[in-house]
Amino acid sequence: MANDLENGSQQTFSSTYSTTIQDTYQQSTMDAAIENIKQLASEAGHSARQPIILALTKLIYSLETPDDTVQRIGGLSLQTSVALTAVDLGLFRLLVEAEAGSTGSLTLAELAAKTGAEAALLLRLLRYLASIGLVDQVSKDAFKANHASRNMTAKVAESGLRHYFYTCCPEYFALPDHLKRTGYRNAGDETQTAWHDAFKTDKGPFTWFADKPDNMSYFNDYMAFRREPELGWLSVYPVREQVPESWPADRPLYVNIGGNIGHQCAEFRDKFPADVLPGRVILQDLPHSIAAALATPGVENMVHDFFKPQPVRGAKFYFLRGVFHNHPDHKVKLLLKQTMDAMTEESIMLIDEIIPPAIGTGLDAAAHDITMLAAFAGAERSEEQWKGLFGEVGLRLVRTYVYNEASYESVMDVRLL
Ligand SMILES: C[S@@+](CC[C@H](N)C(=O)[O-])C[C@H]1O[C@@H](n2cnc3c(N)ncnc32)[C@H](O)[C@@H]1O
Repeated sequence: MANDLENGSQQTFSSTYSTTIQDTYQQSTMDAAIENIKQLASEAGHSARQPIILALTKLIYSLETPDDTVQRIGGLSLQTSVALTAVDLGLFRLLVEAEAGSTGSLTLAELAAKTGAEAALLLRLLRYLASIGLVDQVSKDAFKANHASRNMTAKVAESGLRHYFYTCCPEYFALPDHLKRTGYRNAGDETQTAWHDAFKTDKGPFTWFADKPDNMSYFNDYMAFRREPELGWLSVYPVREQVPESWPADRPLYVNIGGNIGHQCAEFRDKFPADVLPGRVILQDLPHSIAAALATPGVENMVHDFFKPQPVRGAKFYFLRGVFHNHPDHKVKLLLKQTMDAMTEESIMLIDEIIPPAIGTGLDAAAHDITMLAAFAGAERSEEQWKGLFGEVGLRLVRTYVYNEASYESVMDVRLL
C-alpha cells in the first residue's frame, strides 16, 4: 500500500511546480500531506484499503474541471487498449526487469531494440502510459517502472486485461443501446442481453466460449489468478467440524459445481488430503472446461450441465463459487432445486458469492454487478435477495461467512428446511 504513492510520482508532481516561495511552500505542504497519507495507508489492514482508495479518489475528482471528468470517463477504453498494447509489447515486464539494472530505467532506443517497435511510436505510447500512472518518465527519452507497472506484470494482469478487452468491453459498448431498446427493464431474460447484441450471437457466454478457445483461456486464467488463495472460503469455513469422523471414502465429500478447470478442487484436496478427510472430491463443469481441467490426483473431473438433475447424490458439500451471479432469478431457482434434490439432511450447499452491502458498495462489486447484467441478465445479490430466493425454493440460510471484507466475498452455509 505504501508503494501506491511512490517517490517517482511524487517527484513528477514536485517537478511540475515552479520555484516561487509560495509554490515552494505549497509543494512542501503537499509533500507532507502525501507522506501522512502514505504512513496511514501503510498501517491500514487489507479491508481498510478500499475506503482509503475511495477517499483519495474522491479527493482527486473534486479537483477536476468538467473537461477533466469527461476526459477521464470518456478515455477509459483508451486506457484499456494502450495498456493491452503495452502488455503485447512486454513493456511492463521489460521496465520491471530493468529496475535491477544500473539506471533502473530504459531508454527509448533500448526499448525499441528489445521490442522491435519503432522508437517514435514507443514514445507516444509510453507518454500516454505515464500520463495515466502506469509507468514513470525519468527523462526526455527514458522510462522506469512504478508500483502500477509491477502490478501489470502480475499473473492476473495479462489474462485479466485480455478478458476485459476481448470479452467484456464489446458488451459494455453495446449496453446503452441495449437498455434503450429494451425500455430500461431490470434484465431477466438471459437469452437477450447486451452480450448477444455485441457479439451478434444467440449463444450465451459459456456456450460461445466453446468455439472461442482464446477468449475461454483468458477467462479461465483470470478466474484462477484473480483471487488471493489465502482469502478464500477455506480460510473461514469450519470444514472439518462439519464432516463426521465416520465419513466413508467412497461417499462424495465435496462437489464443486461449475468449478471451471478445477483450481478450487485442487486447493480443497491440498488442504484436506484423502487420509485427513476421506470421501470423493468431484469437479463438475461443461465439456469444454472439463476438457481443459487440471488432472489433480484425488479429484474426479465430470461433465455435468448444472441445470439438469444432479447425478452425485448425498454429498456432504455442494460448493458453488461465482456461479449464481451468472444467472437471472428463474435460473438460480432451477439450479438451487436441482442441487436440493440431490441433498440429504447431512448435506450442505455452500454458495460463495459477492454479497454487496445496501449502502456504499465499492467499485469492484458494483462493476461486477453491471457486467453480470450486460452478459447474462445476472446480478450480484444482497443477503436479503438471497434469503428471498432460499425462501421461495425451501432452503434456509444457516450462516454467512465473510472471507474478504474489502470485496464482500462470502460463503453462505445453506441447508434443507
Ligand atoms: C464464473 S465461472 C466460476 C468458475 C469457478 N467456480 C470459480 O469460481 O473460479 C462459472 C462457471 O460455470 C460454468 N458453467 C456455466 N454454465 C454451466 C452449466 N450449464 N453447467 C455446468 N457448468 C456451467 C462455466 O463453464 C464456468 O466455469
